[in-house]
Amino acid sequence: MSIVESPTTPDAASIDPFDLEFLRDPLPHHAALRDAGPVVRLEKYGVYAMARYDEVHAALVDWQSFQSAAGVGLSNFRHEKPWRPPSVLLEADPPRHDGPRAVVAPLLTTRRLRDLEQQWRADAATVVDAVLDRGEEFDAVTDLAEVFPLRVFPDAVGIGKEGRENLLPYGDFAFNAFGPPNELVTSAAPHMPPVTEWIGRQCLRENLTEDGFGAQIWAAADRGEISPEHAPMIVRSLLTAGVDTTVTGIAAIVHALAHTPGAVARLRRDRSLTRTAFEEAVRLTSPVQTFFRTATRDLQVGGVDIADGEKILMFLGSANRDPRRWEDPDTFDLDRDPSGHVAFGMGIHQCVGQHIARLEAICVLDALLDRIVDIEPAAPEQRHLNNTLVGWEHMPVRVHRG
Ligand code: HEM
Ligand SMILES: CCOc1cccc(C(=O)O)c1
Repeated sequence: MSIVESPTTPDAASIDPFDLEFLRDPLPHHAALRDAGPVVRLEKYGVYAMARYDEVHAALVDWQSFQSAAGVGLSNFRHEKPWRPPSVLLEADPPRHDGPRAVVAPLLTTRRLRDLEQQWRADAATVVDAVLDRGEEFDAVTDLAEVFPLRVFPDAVGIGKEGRENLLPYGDFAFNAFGPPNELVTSAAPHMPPVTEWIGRQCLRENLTEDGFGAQIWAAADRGEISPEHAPMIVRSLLTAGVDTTVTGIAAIVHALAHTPGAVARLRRDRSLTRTAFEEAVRLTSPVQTFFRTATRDLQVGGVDIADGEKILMFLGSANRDPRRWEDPDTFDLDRDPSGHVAFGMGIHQCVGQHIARLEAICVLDALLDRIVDIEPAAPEQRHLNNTLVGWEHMPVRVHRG
């Protein structure tokens, strides 16, 4: 397949990836950025954009040249004060990153999640039954994708029952805060102090149940595997990263099924494809669209000079639809091998919660496949705008129960 390479697509340099029109429909802008070259300097923010798979993948796995400790948002921690204390996972490089990662990763493996799977499958059945009891039309976002993660994940972390309605707005703000102080940030900021205070309280040992991920992180501090002041910060990481993302992950698989005739029937015939279906869904609709890195030395990428300290914006969602890497990239294809997608990142910061995300989505997917023979859009969907995430406010669907 011949890819049109234009030395520079004049309008690519003027693209604003945090403009609301861009966020409403990023795909044409991704194509313009990919076609403009391997690296494009975005004039508005003075940052470098990488929208092709090869360059994004290469930056993700080269943490020595593309660091996270100066922040993975637009703000450069070398010159600016972070809005909250930096994450000891997401916004840390080795060696600071190593201890927290070595503590959290073993807690969230597929083997460790097996204890949760039985309960989560029962919860998914309860949630889907409740939705379908109300009829064959429902909103896949407000009735399902937002309901299931909030039913299972806070309990798995071990936080209190009160105030959980703060989780989605907090995550939404945190992901918006990786972008510039546009209206998505400024409209939410005045409401955040009590929410941020609530999140901080949930991370304290005395407010965590003794059987959740939170308590296990504090126990690692008791064993000297992490410093005590890092324990609440690591719990905060799970609460920040672990809700809004999975809402989109679940909505993305429902969206793919509703827009791909025959997919439900195929999956009902062959349940071994459900994992592939989830991976393909997050390749196609990557919940986390972008993250920044900061150059740790003078670099040259694709013939473009990037000076030490410059910010680089990696377009994960665009990389996952790059025709240079994926055949027919915009199609949800159950016969594709989606491995290698960067929806969860890659390398030392690759999503530590991906098995949680996968398990949540598979539990909901299987509960649906047990009960419906088809699904289709029932009305136009409504996007949710965020500087970093893609998602939906509403996704009306109609199911057929056979
Ligand atoms: C579909 C759902 C999810 C998606 C698409 C997603 C995506 C990502 C991505 C792209 C990264 C890499 C960040 C980077 O390279 O800078 C990441 C890291 C991370 N994710 Fe996820 N995530 C999801 C769910 C979760 C869940 C459920 C949790 C918590 C249980 C979680 C916790 C984290 C944490 C703590 C990091 C930082 C890891 C590190 O820096 O070592 N994520 N995630
Ligand atoms: C999904 C990316 O992972 C994140 C996102 C936001 C915060 C954190 C953290 O480590 O605090 C991690």
